[in-house]
Amino acid sequence: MSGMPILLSKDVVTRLLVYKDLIPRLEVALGMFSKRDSSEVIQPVRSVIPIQKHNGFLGLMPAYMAYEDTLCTKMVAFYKREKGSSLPSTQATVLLFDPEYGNVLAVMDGDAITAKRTAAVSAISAKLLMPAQSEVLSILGSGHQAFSHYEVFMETFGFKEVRVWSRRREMAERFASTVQGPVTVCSSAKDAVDGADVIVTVTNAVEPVLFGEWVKPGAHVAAVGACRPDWRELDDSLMRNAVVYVDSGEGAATESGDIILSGAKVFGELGEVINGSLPAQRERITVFKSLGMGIQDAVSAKLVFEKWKSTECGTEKKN
Ligand SMILES: NC(=O)C1=CN([C@@H]2O[C@H](COP(=O)(O)OP(=O)(O)OC[C@H]3O[C@@H](n4cnc5c(N)ncnc54)[C@H](O)[C@@H]3O)[C@@H](O)[C@H]2O)C=CC1
Ligand SMILES: O=C([O-])C1=[NH+]CCC1
Repeated sequence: MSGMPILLSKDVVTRLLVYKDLIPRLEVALGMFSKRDSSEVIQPVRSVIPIQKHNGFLGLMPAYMAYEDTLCTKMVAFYKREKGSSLPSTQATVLLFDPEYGNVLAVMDGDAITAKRTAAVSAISAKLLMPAQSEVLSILGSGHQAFSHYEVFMETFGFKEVRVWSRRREMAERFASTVQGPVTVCSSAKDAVDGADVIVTVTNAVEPVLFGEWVKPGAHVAAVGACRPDWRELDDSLMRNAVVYVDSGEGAATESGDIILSGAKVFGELGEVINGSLPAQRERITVFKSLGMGIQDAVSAKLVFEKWKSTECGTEKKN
């Protein structure tokens, strides 16, 4: 149906998008994507143009999921920021369409969607790939993704100890004093990951910050940053010795510096593990290389819109 799109702010999106609803929908979407049935899911690798003058990139991330009739695109600008810069490193907007008419139903803040859906996918990877008795979580980086990852990992799992390291110690301290629950601030990435069961890398690094020799046997790494073919977060030794899972094989082959530059072999997609067509090799060191997918934004936007229609939209009409 045509009409003016509704505008949903960051506060509204944050409130309406909850992990317990989001995680199962993402699992279905990742599984469907990995079946490569184009009558069910269409999601090309994002197209990215450089914003050279400002050290950034603009990514366009469309997706159509016929199985739940969701048509969506996210536009995300992301930047390589200098140390000490106060400018945001990622800014996103999501458009949700009416697939039958082609009009835009909703324009949504994409920052909250990006933060929550990325963290939720990492939680899915951890659920499938981390050691059975995981007690220690280590987070490298202390920005937006660090917060959302902390939130969903603490909500989903029972870690006994959480450690954080950040390039600027004061930012790690701010992180530790902001989140609900005890977090140990570490002076080096090496100390932070020593003996950790699960390691989340959420930095803007373009050179490795995590090295294979520091990672304990069987640990699981959710590698979220380094989304350009010449950017790295993990070193060659870690990439080559781990069993490497990805969100999208095509995305990884096009965009992941950790995979392309290390020459590491990709074992398969998370969706294949969800579908049961690929084993979860929990006994080995596993890396889940996340780059982000349009289907993850689409699932999130649809959830937000459904929630808004069933709650806030009704409230507005009554008032
Ligand atoms: N895989 C995915 O789906 C997504 C990935 N990302 C990526 O995740 C990363 C983190 O994103 P945000 O938390 O939003 O960014 P942010 O700017 O809020 O936080 C970045 C963190 O990285 C640290 N950092 C920056 N340069 C560093 C370096 N050279 N070495 C070590 N640490 C460094 C900063 O101090 C900060 O703690 C970015 O690379 C971003 O592009 C973002 C959204 C989705
Ligand atoms: O999926 C996403 O939105 C992004 N991945 C890397 C930067 C932003």
